[in-house]
Amino acid sequence: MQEKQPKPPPLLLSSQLSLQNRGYEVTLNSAFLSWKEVETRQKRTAANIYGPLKAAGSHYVPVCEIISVQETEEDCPSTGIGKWQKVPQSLAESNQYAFTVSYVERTQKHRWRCSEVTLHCTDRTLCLQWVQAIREQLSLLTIRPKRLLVYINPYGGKHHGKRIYEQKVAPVFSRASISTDVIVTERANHARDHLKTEADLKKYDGVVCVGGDGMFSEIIHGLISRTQCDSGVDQNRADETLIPCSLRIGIIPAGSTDCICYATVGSNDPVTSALHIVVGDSQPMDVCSIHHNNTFLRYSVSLLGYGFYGDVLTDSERKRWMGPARYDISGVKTFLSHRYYEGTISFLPADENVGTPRDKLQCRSGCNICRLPSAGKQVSKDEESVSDTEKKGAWQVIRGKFLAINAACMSCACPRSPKGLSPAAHLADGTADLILVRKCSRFDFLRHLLRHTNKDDQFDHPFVEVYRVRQFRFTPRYEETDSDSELELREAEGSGRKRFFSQICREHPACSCSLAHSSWNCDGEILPHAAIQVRVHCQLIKLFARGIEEQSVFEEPYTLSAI
Ligand SMILES: Nc1ncnc2c1ncn2[C@@H]1O[C@H](COP(=O)(O)OP(=O)(O)OP(=O)(O)O)[C@@H](O)[C@H]1O
Ligand SMILES: CCCCCCCCCCCCC/C=C/[C@@H](O)[C@H](CO)NC(=O)CCCCC
Ligand SMILES: [Ca+2]
Repeated sequence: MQEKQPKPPPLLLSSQLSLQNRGYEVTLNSAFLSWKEVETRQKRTAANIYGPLKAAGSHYVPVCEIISVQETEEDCPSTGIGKWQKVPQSLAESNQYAFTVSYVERTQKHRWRCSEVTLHCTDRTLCLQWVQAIREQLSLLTIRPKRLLVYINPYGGKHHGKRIYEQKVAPVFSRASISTDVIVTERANHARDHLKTEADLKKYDGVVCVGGDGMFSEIIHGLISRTQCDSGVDQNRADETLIPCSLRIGIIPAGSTDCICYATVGSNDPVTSALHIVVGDSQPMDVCSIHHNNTFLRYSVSLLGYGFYGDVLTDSERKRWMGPARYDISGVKTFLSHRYYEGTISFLPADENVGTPRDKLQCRSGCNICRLPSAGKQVSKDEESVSDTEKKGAWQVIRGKFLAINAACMSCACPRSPKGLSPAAHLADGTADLILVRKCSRFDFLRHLLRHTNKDDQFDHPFVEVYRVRQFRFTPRYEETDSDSELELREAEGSGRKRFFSQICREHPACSCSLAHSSWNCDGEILPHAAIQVRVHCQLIKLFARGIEEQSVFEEPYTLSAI
């Protein structure tokens, strides 16, 4: 049986215009602007659904990916002097009126570029009619931001933040008629404090952060705290349901790792990020809250790492002057020191309907797992949508000696590790992946680390365990009291896991390593306490992003009859 094709939206405008002295049939409907060569009426065969679809002389640009349209002043070279000057009215020939449409074009490696097409008309009325019709369609896209508050960290990454913004981003915003208030930060936490107490947030449709993961962390701390404060929610209470932030956040990558940008867009390219802001993309994101004894410490969206990543960060902070290279030097140094730490992790596993960290399917644009009712409620779903099994509080307890304890709320993909710390973690499912790397030989640990940089499975080692969790607690051995151990033993007995627990104890008797101290690396900041409670808050914030697009959006042919 033949599949019924969806009816195309009604035509709004259609004319014969010219492009580079060739005749084109140009049409506009509420979904697409298209131009097709008149002379060669080739068969519509194949093209991409997004970007200018090119099917034998045909180009299709989704209206939602048009950046702007303007009337073009036609110039031509004057004879002899090699300069360009405006065409005088008297020399006007046909097709002297033109308008230029700027639109998103996809290039390599998930990058977007701003492309242009200039279409020529025989009379000015027609030209203005086209400009007006396209502008009308753009004005219906109410998800697009009009006014943004921009914070620039001039000292992030290689200290290029200001230049990146001025040269690559500001021109894109101005072309899209977005107005901005720009603040170049003067100290650490300037942006956080301004957002928390001073900024008049009602004036803006979003906040933009120019910098790295640390700068992004400042922005979310400012916004989340402000939102809770305005709603009378006490962040110090670990069991509070937090209120989601309404303003979207855009990240212009200008840091050392840029993991949050890379994992939500697929590249760390400033122009791509600026274009995702312009088209008004929206990507919800989970946030972990971290408490110590009912005192709020910090929020985390990427990596929470104790042991290896905590030690890398502690060492690298002393080498900030080196820029991004500090992580490589400290990484090698920390690897060679091969320290391990003893402690107890207890966690509340997530239901299996949200998948597992060993899934082969990754979180991509429009991800089904993040849209599941049990995984993606817009409001904090902590109470309402957690399943009965989870509610029964089936906490699990693991004690041991670890080289690294990592929690990843999302994949943490970055240029250093293109698939990330936990390749199957989801951006907005209300869970984090907890990765336990037990004490092993240097050689084995190196094999595990190197697998972060290639296609091999970094969890496929007997000394690595990975769990998808909603909450977890960690207590280092040196802070454990006898009553902690007894309580955990009783919890484990209660859930019928006595044998498993005592087996761990026999295999890992107390030894000198129990006194070793590490710190938590929380999105690139050191936490002041090692004993922490962590809880994932589903979709607490929103970014101007859409998740990583499937490669097929860039490459695979698409039948135009479906448009
Ligand atoms: N004007 C400023 N002077 C000094 N520090 C600042 C200033 N503005 C912001 N910061 C701080 O600089 C720290 C690092 O910034 P950022 O995250 O932009 O770059 P990075 O550390 O190089 O990159 P990444 O976090 O991706 O590794 C942040 O923790 C932020 O609080
Ligand atoms: C000896 C060989 C070592 C090879 C190791 C390769 C593994 C790379 C995995 C990278 C995971 C990055 C997770 C993101 C963390 C960010 O929140 C944080 C702030 O920007 N960056 C770091 O802590 C910087 C962390 C940098 C670690 C090297
Ligand atoms: Ca998640």
